[in-house]
Amino acid sequence: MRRSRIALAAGFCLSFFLGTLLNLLCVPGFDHLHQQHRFRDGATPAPQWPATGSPADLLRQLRARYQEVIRYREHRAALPVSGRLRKPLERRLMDLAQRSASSHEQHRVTKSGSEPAAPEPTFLSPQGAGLLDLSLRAPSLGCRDIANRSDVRYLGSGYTKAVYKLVLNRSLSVALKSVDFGGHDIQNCVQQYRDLQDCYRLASYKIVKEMILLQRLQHPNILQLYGYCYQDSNDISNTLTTITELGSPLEMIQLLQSSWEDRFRICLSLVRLLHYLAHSPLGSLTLLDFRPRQFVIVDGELKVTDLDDASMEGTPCSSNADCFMEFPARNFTLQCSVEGKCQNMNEKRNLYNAYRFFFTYLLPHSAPLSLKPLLDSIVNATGELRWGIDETVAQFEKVLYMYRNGLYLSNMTHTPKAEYKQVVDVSIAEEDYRCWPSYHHNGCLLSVYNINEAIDICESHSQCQAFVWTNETTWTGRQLVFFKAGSINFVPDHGKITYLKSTG
Ligand SMILES: Nc1ncnc2c1ncn2[C@@H]1O[C@H](COP(=O)(O)OP(=O)(O)OP(=O)(O)O)[C@@H](O)[C@H]1O
Repeated sequence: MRRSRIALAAGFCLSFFLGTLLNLLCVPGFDHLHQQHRFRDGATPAPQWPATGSPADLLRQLRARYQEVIRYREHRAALPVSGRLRKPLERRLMDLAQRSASSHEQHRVTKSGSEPAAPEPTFLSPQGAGLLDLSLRAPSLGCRDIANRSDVRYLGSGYTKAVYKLVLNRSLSVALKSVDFGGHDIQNCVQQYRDLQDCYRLASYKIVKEMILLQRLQHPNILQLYGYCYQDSNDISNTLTTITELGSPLEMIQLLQSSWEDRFRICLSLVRLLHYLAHSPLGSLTLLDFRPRQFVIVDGELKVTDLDDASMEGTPCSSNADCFMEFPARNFTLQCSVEGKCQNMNEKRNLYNAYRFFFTYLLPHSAPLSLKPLLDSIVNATGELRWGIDETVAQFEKVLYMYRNGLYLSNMTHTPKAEYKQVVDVSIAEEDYRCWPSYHHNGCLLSVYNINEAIDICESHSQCQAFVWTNETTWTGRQLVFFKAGSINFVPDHGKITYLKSTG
C-alpha cells in the first residue's frame, strides 16, 4: 500500500513536471483557442474563470459537476452494473461531494482533521482477479496493478488530463489517465481560488464522469475501461487514475496518406459509434467537444477516448428558432417538437461534426471510381443534414458490402493485354517500385478483390512486370498483392503465388 502510494506520487510528480514543461512550451493564447474550439458549435460554455474567485463560486461549480455526475449515474436501471462495482464508486462520489462541502464549511480550520479514512485502493481488483480477468466487461484492474512502476511513459495531455502509457506483465499496454496538475484547468483554477484540493476535486469530476460513461457505454468504438485507482498524491488524498485500453493519437496528415480502404474504415467506425450514441442506454448522446484529438486509433479502428464533454441533455424549445445550431461554415435550424425538445439535435450535431472533421477529407478522395457517386451522396447529405444517423449508417454499410464483394468493379468482360504465368510457392525479392497509396513504404502493395483486378492494376502501371499474391488480407478480407518491376529474384516462399507478365 505504502509502496504503491510512493509510486503513484512519483507518477504525479512526473505529471506535474511534464505538465509544467508543456505549459512553458505552449504557445501564448492556447487557453483562448481551446475555449473557442470546445464550444464553438453551441455547447454549454466552460467555466469562465473570474478575475478573483470566492470559495462560494468554487463550491457552486463543484456542486454543479457533482450533480452532473449523479445524473449520468442515475440512469443505472437500464444497465447491468454489478453491486460490487457500484458501491465503491458511489462512496467515492459521496466522499467528493461531502468533502467539497465540508472543506468550505470548516474552511482551513479542521482541514487536515476532516480527511476521511484512507480508501481501499484495490476495490476494483478483487482478490484473485488478475490480468486474465480483462476478458470480462467489468473493470478489473486496480491500484496494485499499476503500483511501483518505473516504466510509465508520457503520451499526451489536454486541457485537464494527462495520459501515460504503461505495459503490464510485459504484454498488455494500457493508458493511465489522471488530472494534470500542471494543466490549464488546474492552473487557472488555482490562480483564481488558491485552493489546490478543491480545484483538484473540480477537475477530477471530469474523470469520474468519463469513467462512468466508459463503464456504461459498451461499444467496439468506445475505449474500454480496465479499472481505476484512488491514491494519495501531491498532498491530495484520493486522486483518481483511470486505466483504459491504449490507442495511438489520430494523425490527420497520416490518415490522408493512407489507402482509401483504411480511411473508409475510420469513417465507418465513426458512423457506427455515432449510431450507438444516438441510441445509447443513456439516451441520445452528443460529443460537445468533437475534434479529431478526442479519438484514438486501436488496430486501425477509431475509438473515442475523451468523454468528459459528452452530453445527454436535450435542448428545450418553444419554437424552431430555439433549435439553432451554429457551425463555422453553416447554420441549421431544427424542428421544435410538440414536447418542447429540439428534434434529434444531439444526433445531428454529431453527424455534422463527423462530416466537417472526417467525411469531407477522408471519404471521396481516391475511392474506387464506381463508388464515388454513392460516397458523394453521403458527403452531401451529411453536410446538409438531410439524413439522420440511421440512414447514414445504412449507406455506409452498403458501401462496405459493395467494396467487400467486388460490386464496384466494372461488369465488362475482362480482356488482359498480356498473359500471366502462375508460379506457386515463390515470391520475388526486391525489384520493387513505388505506387500510391501503398501499404508498403518502398514497394507497391495494394489490396484487390480478385485476380482480374490485380491484372488490371498491373496493366495500368507501366513498371509492372509481375505480381505476388500474398496470403495476407486486409480488414475487409481483400487480398494483398505486391506489384513488382521485374522477376529475376525468385525466392521460395510457401503459400505465395507469383504471376509473371509474359507478353506485352
Ligand atoms: N487511451 C489513450 N491512448 C492513447 N492516447 C490517449 C488515450 N487517451 C487520451 N490520449 C491522448 O491524450 C490526450 C489528452 O487526453 P484527453 O483528451 O482525455 O484529455 P483532456 O484534458 O480532456 O483533453 P481536451 O483538452 O482535448 O479536452 C488526447 O488528445 C489523446 O491524444
